[in-house]
Amino acid sequence: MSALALERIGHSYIGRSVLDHVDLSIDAGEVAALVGPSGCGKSTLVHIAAGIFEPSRGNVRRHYRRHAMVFQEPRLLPWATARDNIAYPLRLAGTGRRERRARAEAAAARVAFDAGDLGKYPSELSGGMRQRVAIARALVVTPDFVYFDEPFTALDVALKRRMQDLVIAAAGAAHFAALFVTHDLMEAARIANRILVLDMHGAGIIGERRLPGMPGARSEREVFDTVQHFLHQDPLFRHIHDVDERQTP
Ligand SMILES: Nc1ncnc2c1ncn2[C@@H]1O[C@H](COP(=O)(O)OP(=O)(O)OP(=O)(O)O)[C@@H](O)[C@H]1O
Repeated sequence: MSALALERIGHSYIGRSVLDHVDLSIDAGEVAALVGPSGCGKSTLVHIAAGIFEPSRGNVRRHYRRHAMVFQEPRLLPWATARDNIAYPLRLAGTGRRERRARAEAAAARVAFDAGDLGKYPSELSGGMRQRVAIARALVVTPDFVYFDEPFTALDVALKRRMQDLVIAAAGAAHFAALFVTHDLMEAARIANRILVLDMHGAGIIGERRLPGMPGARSEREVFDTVQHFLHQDPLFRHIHDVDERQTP
């Protein structure tokens, strides 16, 4: 059974069409990476899937229980500590103070956020720590579906790698499904079960590739070879060139 199904989605911004006839389906527990060149509508599609925007055309069917989102910018409340930021969705849901605290601390531990830093404010945290807080805030509600919209694009290569490992581990442990937008094929090949390619003008998913093995069990060499194959021998990826060459093993 699919956790999410998008049917013939179309969208226009002030009369300009950016998405047309997009169909996709993601299974429960599956991590799907959505790739495509800059401006092709990936972010718009994720916002539609998550119910933040209403699509101009088509249907969104959500069969999951609860979702969370992680964006490129952590979007933390500047006046709240890391602990209170992580616990914020629980506060909105009316969860009691003691339980909020315990669950926020457990979520922080899951993303390897140091308990000693939970009392700090966002301005006192590094970019990587802020993004850990954002992921912990997503995980604290125990979602069975997570939307990631280029969450690690602004991070340096080593940190990006650690954050990807963290998402792989969290998805493996909590069995959530995910739609993960990225323009980095190495990232997609590392974290996903399946890669979906959006047309460069948003006119539908032009193809998909299932990745061998499980995320987390693939060696760096396998990931690299898979991406090289996609880039040099697979016509599906011919319009995607934005790969970080520094990640060559
Ligand atoms: N609020 C908006 N109003 C008008 N046009 C918009 C708006 N948001 C996005 N667009 C346009 O819609 C198109 C798709 O944007 P979107 O951000 O969905 O693409 P993307 O594939 O996520 O791009 P990127 O990889 O650069 O983040 C772009 O041409 C963008 O300029």
